[in-house]
Amino acid sequence: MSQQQDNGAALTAPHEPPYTFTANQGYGPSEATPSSFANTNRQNGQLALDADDDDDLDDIFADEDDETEEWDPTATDLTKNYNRQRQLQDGSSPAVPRNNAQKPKANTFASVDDQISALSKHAAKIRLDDVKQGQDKDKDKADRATSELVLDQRTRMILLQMINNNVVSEIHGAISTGKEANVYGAVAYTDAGAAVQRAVKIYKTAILVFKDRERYMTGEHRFKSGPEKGNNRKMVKMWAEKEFRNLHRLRSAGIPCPEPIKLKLHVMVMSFLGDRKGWAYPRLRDANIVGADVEQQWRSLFIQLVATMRRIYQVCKLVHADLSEYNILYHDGTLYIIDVSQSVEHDHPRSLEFLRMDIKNVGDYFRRQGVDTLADRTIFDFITAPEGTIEMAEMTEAIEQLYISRPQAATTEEGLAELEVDNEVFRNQYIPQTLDQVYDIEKDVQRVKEGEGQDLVYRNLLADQVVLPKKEGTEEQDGASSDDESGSGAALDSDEDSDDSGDESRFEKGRPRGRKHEDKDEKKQHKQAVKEAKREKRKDKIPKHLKKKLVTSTSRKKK
Ligand SMILES: Nc1ncnc2c1ncn2[C@@H]1O[C@H](COP(=O)(O)OP(=O)(O)OP(=O)(O)O)[C@@H](O)[C@H]1O
Ligand SMILES: [Mg+2]
Repeated sequence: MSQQQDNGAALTAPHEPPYTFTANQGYGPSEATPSSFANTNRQNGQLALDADDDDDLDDIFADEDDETEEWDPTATDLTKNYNRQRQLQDGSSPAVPRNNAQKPKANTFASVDDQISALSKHAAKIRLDDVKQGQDKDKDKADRATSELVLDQRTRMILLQMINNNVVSEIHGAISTGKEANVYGAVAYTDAGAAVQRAVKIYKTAILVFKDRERYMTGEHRFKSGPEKGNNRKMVKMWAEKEFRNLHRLRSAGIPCPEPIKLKLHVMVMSFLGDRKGWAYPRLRDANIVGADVEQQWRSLFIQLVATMRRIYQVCKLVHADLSEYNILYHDGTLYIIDVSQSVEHDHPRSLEFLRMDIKNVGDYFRRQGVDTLADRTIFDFITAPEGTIEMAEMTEAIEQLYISRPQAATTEEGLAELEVDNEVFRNQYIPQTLDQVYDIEKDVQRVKEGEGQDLVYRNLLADQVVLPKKEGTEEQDGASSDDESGSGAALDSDEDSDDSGDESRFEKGRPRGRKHEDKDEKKQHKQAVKEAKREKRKDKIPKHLKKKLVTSTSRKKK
């Protein structure tokens, strides 16, 4: 920070590093400003590369971020952009075309390049080619190609700066390379010289993946302005920010996950989930669970995960939205939640749909491992019930209670079949998220009054928990057997309020399409009534031929 203050002029210079590097002495203030930069407007640049303050990068790219053109991470347009920015700023070329196809021959004005060369002593510390994780060995070559792609100038600069600031000291091989992001292993050396493993996630700005992402962004209040169509870098930055914030929330709620350490544009540094040698914990999918009680271990993991999901929902107010065996790491009986960039808040119009999808993915996976799982609907109710415990140990107990209180265990063929049917019905059910989406409020109120509120898909989502216990032998939704989970909410909290039966704030939405039939009946009745009225009218009607006669006779008389 002091460097920046001491070196006020350099603070705002967009094209020069505020210091120079001297061997064995480290970084000191710049001695001379290259003449080519001398008349540059320094108001907006804020390119100072300060050891303590690295907020500058956002500003370096701020002008570019306002552009709407697509950005190709493989293109070397950065220099071109900077030349253009510079010309625009010093007024030498007010009408520079936006897409100047001509590539500059040398990086004369490229501040990023300058900064990169200023930090070149760190260059050797970025060794992305070391693909060291066994899991990925089979696709070594492709991975390397991808890791090259992801490291454009911009990213390289961010990494160098992070090294300079000792957020990380070295960046090694790819732990994972994917469609949306690459994750690299890194090491940070503490002052005491100890090595701490870190993970660096670099989001890709390639175009294809954005289509997928939009559905997670649109509609959530944190992204009110909506995704920035056509500006990939801005989008990807938002995406990274989202993951960073979501990880914070998870950590604050005590959920095992990486600790977010540093975020810079599309690069996020987090704590490393793995051993000291830099081997990452396996994904749940690859977890090698052994021992005499393997079955029991799998069952406990399932219960642990359901409880974690409830905690994420109730404490973090989030739905993961991409939860599966691929986004959970396993170590020593603990499940670590990762990849929360697409997680949404409750106010996202599709959050419940995402939750239902997560439950399905998790359930499917554990069933494949031979775990006797609970019905999706039971889990959904458990997660969304606002009353009841959010403490892990107590939640475990509550889940055990759900097993006890279910009508039929999914261990027999019959039980499994029933579970499948119920899951199928549940997965196809329409879930209203807000009262606006409730199809027929009057009818719902009526049903709640009749004590059928327990069947509500969304009975846990409204403010008042005033659903009467379901009556014996009530009609089932869509003809399916769905009475099995009527006690699921109660298992969370035995003294569930159910005295305020007349409250209209509870609306049942058990049969969303049911109203159609009722409408038909009403319409039929209405039609019938209209027909009858018309018939009555017709009785007094003068037949056409008589009417004609009358008209002509009267007109004749007038004559
Ligand atoms: N903090 C971490 N510590 C150790 N390994 C990690 C960490 N974060 C991620 N990984 C590894 O990197 C992989 C990919 O991470 P993540 O799921 O966050 O990326 P992603 O968004 O799914 O990327 P893509 O969708 O492009 O594959 C994970 O499966 C895990 O193996
Ligand atoms: Mg993932």
